[in-house]
Amino acid sequence: MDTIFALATARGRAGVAVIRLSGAAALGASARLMRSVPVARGVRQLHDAEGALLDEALVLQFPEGRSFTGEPVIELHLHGSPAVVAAVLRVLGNDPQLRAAEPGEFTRRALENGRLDLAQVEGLADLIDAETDAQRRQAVRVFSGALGEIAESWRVRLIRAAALIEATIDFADEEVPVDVTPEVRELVQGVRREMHRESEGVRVAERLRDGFEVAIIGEPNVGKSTLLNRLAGRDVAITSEIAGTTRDVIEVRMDLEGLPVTLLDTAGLRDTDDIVEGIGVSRARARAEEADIRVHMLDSDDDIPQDAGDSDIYVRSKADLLGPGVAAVSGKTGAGVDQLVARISSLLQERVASVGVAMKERHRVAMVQAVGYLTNVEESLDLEDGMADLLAEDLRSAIRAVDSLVGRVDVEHVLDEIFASFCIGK
Ligand SMILES: Nc1nc2c(c(=O)[nH]1)N(C=O)[C@@H](CNc1ccc(C(=O)N[C@@H](CCC(=O)O)C(=O)O)cc1)CN2
Ligand SMILES: Nc1nc2c(ncn2[C@@H]2O[C@H](COP(=O)(O)OP(=O)(O)OP(=O)(O)O)[C@@H](O)[C@H]2O)c(=O)[nH]1
Ligand SMILES: [Mg+2]
Repeated sequence: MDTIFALATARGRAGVAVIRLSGAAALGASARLMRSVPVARGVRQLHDAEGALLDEALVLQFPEGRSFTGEPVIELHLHGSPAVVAAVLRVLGNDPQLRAAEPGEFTRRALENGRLDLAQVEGLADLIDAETDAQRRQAVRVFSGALGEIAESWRVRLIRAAALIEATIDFADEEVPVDVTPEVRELVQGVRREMHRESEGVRVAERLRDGFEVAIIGEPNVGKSTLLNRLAGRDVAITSEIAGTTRDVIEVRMDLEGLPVTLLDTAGLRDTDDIVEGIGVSRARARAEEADIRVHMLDSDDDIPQDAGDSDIYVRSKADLLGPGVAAVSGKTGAGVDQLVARISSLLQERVASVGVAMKERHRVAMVQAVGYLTNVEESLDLEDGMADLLAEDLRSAIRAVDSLVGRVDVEHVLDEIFASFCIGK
């Protein structure tokens, strides 16, 4: 196994920059830099091969089996200037015993050495990418191994069910002492329900990671773009008193009370002979349909629907022109905007509450597969005799699907995809 190195911290000027080395040759390489044997922790002068001073660094040593990767690790905590980092990386690059790490390679080694399971690796990737607080909370829960714990409990129960079934096969010619069907059914049903619930949460979890879409729609000139600008806190969209100003869908990404949200401003909805505006209107309709939430802006003379459901919010526009006491928003003055934001965020929070610890399409697919096998098992249990072999086979398939969640079974084919999204140095 090669010894690898990479800058672990972000590029650019900083107080401190950390370069990590992992592998058998890490200690030797650091000894050459320091011109002394590494200790557990010490401040040392680092030199290049010609003996020129590079920096005075804090050097940490993590022995094999007691490091992030599980391999011997050296961390060089440097003064965080681009020039210091470049000089040290150059010297390390000239060391024939080392090579630069690929994206995610430290984490891949942590996985290979059993320091993390596959779901934790996915959680770690999301944790590093987290921009909002809700994203951080979700990712850190997965990283801490929550999916692994649930998968383990599913596994234990399904193995118990399989053992009960196998016992009836072994005793096929004899009198089976007790009827195992009720216990098997209870185990399988319990696991299937929990899994189903988890898989339902995945779609929302994906939104939590990639952002919810909130579309602002309504007739021309009601003030959609003015509201967007107010919510974004800057002048993103052109506004004017001319109906039909907005034509393209304008997207603004923002952090809405901790939730990642992409706001969409759209063309005013109306029948039009203008070809370009017409294209804008059909785009507006299509995107609004796909959106998680639609904010319908209404004129003072439109009726507000009573039963709005949980994906549609109706608001009257231009509150400042309506006089007091009318529930409305004004992008111009900001009136009612806080209430609108609170309403959007509470609708989204309701959905977020359904998120469990599974969060990837990969998890959903594995759980749906397992649920399929378990449904077969439950159906077969209702039938008479002779099905034990098939039952056991379906249970084993369900267990394999559960194991794939945390990478207990061969998952080589998903690794490249997962690690492709990592940054170098992680
Ligand atoms: N400087 C530094 N900070 C970091 C990391 C790192 O690699 N280096 N991490 C990287 O993601 C995270 C922390 N994760 C880590 C997980 C395990 C070990 C580790 O060496 N564990 C050993 C020894 C622990 C100890 O000495 O107390 C072990 O568990 O046996 C280090 C970091 C965030 N902060
Ligand atoms: N008094 C008042 N005028 C507003 C308010 N919001 C927008 N306006 C005005 O209404 C006109 C239309 O505003 P826009 O934000 O461009 O309306 P829009 O819904 O995006 O219009 P289209 O892009 O054509 O569909 C502009 O002249 C705005 O200044 C408001 O809250 N109060
Ligand atoms: Mg507009």
